[in-house]
Amino acid sequence: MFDGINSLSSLNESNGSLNRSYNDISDHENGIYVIVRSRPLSTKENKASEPSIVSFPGNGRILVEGFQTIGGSNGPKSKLFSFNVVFEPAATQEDIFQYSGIKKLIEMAAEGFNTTCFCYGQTGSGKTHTLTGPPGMFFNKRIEPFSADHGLVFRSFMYLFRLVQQRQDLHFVLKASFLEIYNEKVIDLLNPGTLRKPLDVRWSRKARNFYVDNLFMVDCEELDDLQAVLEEGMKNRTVGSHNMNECSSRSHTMLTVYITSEQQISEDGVFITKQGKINFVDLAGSEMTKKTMINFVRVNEISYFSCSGYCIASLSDPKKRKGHIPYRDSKLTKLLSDSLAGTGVTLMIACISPARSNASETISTLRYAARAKKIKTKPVIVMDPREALIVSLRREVEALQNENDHLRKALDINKTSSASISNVKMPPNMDMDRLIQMDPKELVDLVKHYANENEALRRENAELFNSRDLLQRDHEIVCRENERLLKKLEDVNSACIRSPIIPARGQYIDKIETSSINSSPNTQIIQMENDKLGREKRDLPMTYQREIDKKGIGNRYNNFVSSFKNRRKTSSDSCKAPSKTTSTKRSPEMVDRVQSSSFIVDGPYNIFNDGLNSAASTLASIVSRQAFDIPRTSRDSGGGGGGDQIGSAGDRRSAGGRFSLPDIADPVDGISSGVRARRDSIGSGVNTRRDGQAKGRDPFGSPVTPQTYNGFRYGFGGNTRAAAAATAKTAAASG
Ligand SMILES: Nc1ncnc2c1ncn2[C@@H]1O[C@H](COP(=O)(O)OP(=O)(O)OP(=O)(O)O)[C@@H](O)[C@H]1O
Repeated sequence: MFDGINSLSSLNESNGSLNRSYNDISDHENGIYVIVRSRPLSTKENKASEPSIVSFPGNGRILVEGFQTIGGSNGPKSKLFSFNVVFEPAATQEDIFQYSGIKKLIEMAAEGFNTTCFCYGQTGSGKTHTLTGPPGMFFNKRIEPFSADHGLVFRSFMYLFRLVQQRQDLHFVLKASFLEIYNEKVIDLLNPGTLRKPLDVRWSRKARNFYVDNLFMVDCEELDDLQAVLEEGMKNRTVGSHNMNECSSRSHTMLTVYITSEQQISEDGVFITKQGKINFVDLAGSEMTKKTMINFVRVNEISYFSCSGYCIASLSDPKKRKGHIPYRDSKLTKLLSDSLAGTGVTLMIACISPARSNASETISTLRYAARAKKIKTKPVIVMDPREALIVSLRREVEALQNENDHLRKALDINKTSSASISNVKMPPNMDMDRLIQMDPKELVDLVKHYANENEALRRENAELFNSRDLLQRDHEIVCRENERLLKKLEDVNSACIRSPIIPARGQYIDKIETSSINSSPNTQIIQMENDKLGREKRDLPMTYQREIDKKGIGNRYNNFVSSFKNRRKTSSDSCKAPSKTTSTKRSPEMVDRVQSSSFIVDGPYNIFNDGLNSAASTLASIVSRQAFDIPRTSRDSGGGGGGDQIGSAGDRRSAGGRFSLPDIADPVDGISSGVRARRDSIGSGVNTRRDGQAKGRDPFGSPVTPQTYNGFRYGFGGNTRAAAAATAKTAAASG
């Protein structure tokens, strides 16, 4: 029995070299994440004593050895490929689930990303085996719930449900659909009807995406709903038989789980809804026609797939990428367009056969996979545009409030420093007669003393003027920003009032209405900001002015100040604060700052791209921080995104020869640390779920009661709503 943790540590020791090219699947800018799985030699190939031509040097590399053909002519030359992870023939289904990156993909789907896992490879290379399990699994009357044969799809369902359960702060709604594309016709596998009437693929202007019209979607409140969808679809899909695969899928199939999560972001009833999904795509074989002796119709099927191949070729070539990408040439590529080049996250599993007779197909699959690895995507969280706007405005308001806080604190500090003026020793009132009588040396000392005092006061006064001007200017910028944001919030609020979905935020409207009765726009905004912060209203410049007037500094040292100001204007140092008279107007520099800040803030609204929004608000806060000299905080560290369980350090090679991971860290997280327990429990098997009498352990190693698993119902092929609905629909269609 495989122990995940121990095996991984032995993997680490068994190969000393490192491959730094390994990237986390969540590392967005790295595009498609490509792994390779080699199946073992089949019984037929073993009987024919076919040699294996693939070897696994480790570090995520795979070598296809060159050979001479039987006639003595040169066959393909040796080729070395490198991928994110390579799974060797001995890798189990659980290994694929644990180390392929699929777990991260599911987590991202739950966060609101469009994600896709697709299997590519020649016929009989193990695509269906990897995704759903060995052939016939779903035709059996009894399916072992914890069978070691279960493929990625079922294991992902379990993981997803566990995830959904853990996130108590979010409300999840899950739906699923299952379709196949056969001869360029889209068939609903949950509602195929007797005539298998094809459905249309249309463009949604709102979602800016392709979708299948009238596709049957099943609400999946429980795990067995998803299981029923899988079973139903697998039973209805088109299969054929040829000399390379007894049970060959003749179509592309696409099982999609739509994950809608709703989160309350404020106490005044504002909810944010994110819509993620995960597509499991089992592509039809990429085999050569002569080899499989398939008939003319099947040649057509292949030409359709080559369309998506052409798409991948175009996308992976930076020059071609700028031009037209032929998504529209194929229904499959239309439906996968967001995953291949848009806003989604994609995991590609390239399946290969190690047999010599399949060498050229294996090389072509690996070449294709290597090209796919070059495709870059920019995933974004899918959100309602209005909600995205609210979130970004809230972020900005928060940032401005922080800045206001900072400025107020800065003002307090300056107030203290202005208070220190009163401590300055003023020269005593001198008696002129005494001055005449004074010793010249004494007089020199006295003049020196006065000169020093004057110098100190001049410096202090200049500093005071300087900070007052700076604060006035900063305050004005913040007020204007607040004004602009409040206006936007007001717009959003009025949009929300009209929306039947989002409740309007009455508080803001009330505040705006009451304060607008008796105040000018500027003081109204300052008042609102102060109210929000629970602080008293203050006229900052006046405080300083009064302080200065009280001390009479302005009068006594006017000359010094003006000469200081003149020097300041001409000097090239950083003291660029506008003079008192210009501070009510915007200096060119200030206009620049405000304009650049509003450009950054305004930009992303049209895109409603959360990633860009956060980048924009980070930039905006950096711009204003530069203006205000606000210290950098952890909010700005940006990027991040939790690491994949696969991790990023150290090279690992399977001691048992099951897989090689280029640069893999310890996958020991809360979930994967249960690998052994899970493996044992999967292997140990549970009698049956159907009769509700079974006892056993769940795939995470915990004991389960017959009808519950981690709180949700867990049955197989039972009388679920999904199956019932699908069956009813099918009956209706055929009836
Ligand atoms: N990793 C594996 N371990 C054991 N058997 C495997 C493995 N991969 C594939 N097989 C077996 O090889 C046969 C062909 O696999 P599968 O049907 O998954 O191929 P496929 O790529 O989906 O083919 P097609 O494109 O024709 O549908 C099946 O009997 C399957 O059980």
